[in-house]
Amino acid sequence: MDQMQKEIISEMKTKPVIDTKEEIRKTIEFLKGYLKAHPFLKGFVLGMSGGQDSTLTSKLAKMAVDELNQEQGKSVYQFFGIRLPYGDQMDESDCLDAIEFVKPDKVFRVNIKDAVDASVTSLENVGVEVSDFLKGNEKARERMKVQYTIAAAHSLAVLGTDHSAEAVTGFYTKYGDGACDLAPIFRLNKRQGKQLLKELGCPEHLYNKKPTADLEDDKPQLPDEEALGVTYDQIDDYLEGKTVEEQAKKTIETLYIKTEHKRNPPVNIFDNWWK
Ligand SMILES: NC(=O)c1ccc[n+]([C@@H]2O[C@H](COP(=O)([O-])OP(=O)(O)OC[C@H]3O[C@@H](n4cnc5c(N)ncnc54)[C@H](O)[C@@H]3O)[C@@H](O)[C@H]2O)c1
Ligand SMILES: Nc1ncnc2c1ncn2[C@@H]1O[C@H](COP(=O)(O)O)[C@@H](O)[C@H]1O
Ligand SMILES: O=P(O)(O)OP(=O)(O)O
Ligand SMILES: [Mg+2]
Repeated sequence: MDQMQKEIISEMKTKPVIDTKEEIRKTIEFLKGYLKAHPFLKGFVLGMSGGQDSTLTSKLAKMAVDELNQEQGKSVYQFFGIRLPYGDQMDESDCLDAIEFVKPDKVFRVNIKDAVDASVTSLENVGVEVSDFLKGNEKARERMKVQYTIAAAHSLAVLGTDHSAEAVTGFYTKYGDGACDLAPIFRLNKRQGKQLLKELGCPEHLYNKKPTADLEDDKPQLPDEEALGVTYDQIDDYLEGKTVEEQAKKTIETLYIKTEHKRNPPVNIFDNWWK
């Protein structure tokens, strides 16, 4: 392994092998500890897409609030799962299965279509051309806005689903799905996330599903791996310190460098990382 791969792995905090039960426990304790340290907060909110990452993060959040309520002998804490389709959701049944598996304390369904379309129209009215790709990022940002408003209305913290296979490639919309208060599954790669879901008894079709950001109207359900030009197996191997094909290594490292700005707070004059 060369120095660059070592440094990236160290930043992404990925372990080559995990103890699945220990990682589940660690995440739950982290979420409980955060709520206990911040009495203003009464739980968590997260957009549930029916995909692997939000199903895992939601399940762990629900387990955390349930444990806290049980320990304190009262129902103080809640997990809210938010459905955020743009119009109709093609994988509607997966989303319903994820909700059935997690059993959030509350489920809201907010259709983001009107808000996104209105925003695109406002921009186009002043001559800004909004490509289908840019509209995709508008969807991700609208979803985040909805979650923050619900969080503020109910004293909840917004969870994020960023994990290390996504973080390393910067495969998220800056201040869209990349924005959150806590990122409980950061450190895990994609296959380790699957391992946790399996251990938690998740229906297999949810964790074996093809990952998709599903942001583009013109390319519905576009697999992440097609958009990225590298497979999750290759990214996971890279993060576990294994040797991957030269082309895959180059793609991962190019994406890593290009998206460094997303993994840092807004740049100010005291920052040097970009030089
Ligand atoms: N939009 C979609 O339809 C869609 C679909 C599938 C996947 N994705 C993924 O979502 C992600 C979002 O796309 P994106 O990364 O183009 O948009 P983004 O909005 O997340 O990031 C781009 C923005 O970051 C800022 N920026 C860029 N380089 C910078 C730098 N060096 N320093 C500081 N700021 C900088 C600029 O404001 C720029 O507009 C991508 O990984 C993409 O592949 C998007
Ligand atoms: N359709 C959706 N409903 C609710 N929440 C969603 C939806 N699509 C995406 N999300 C949220 O965004 C993150 C990131 O999704 P990626 O597939 O990784 O791009 C997802 O975990 C949900 O929290
Ligand atoms: O973030 P999610 O839940 O949509 O998972 P995936 O990235 O696998 O689509
Ligand atoms: Mg998804």
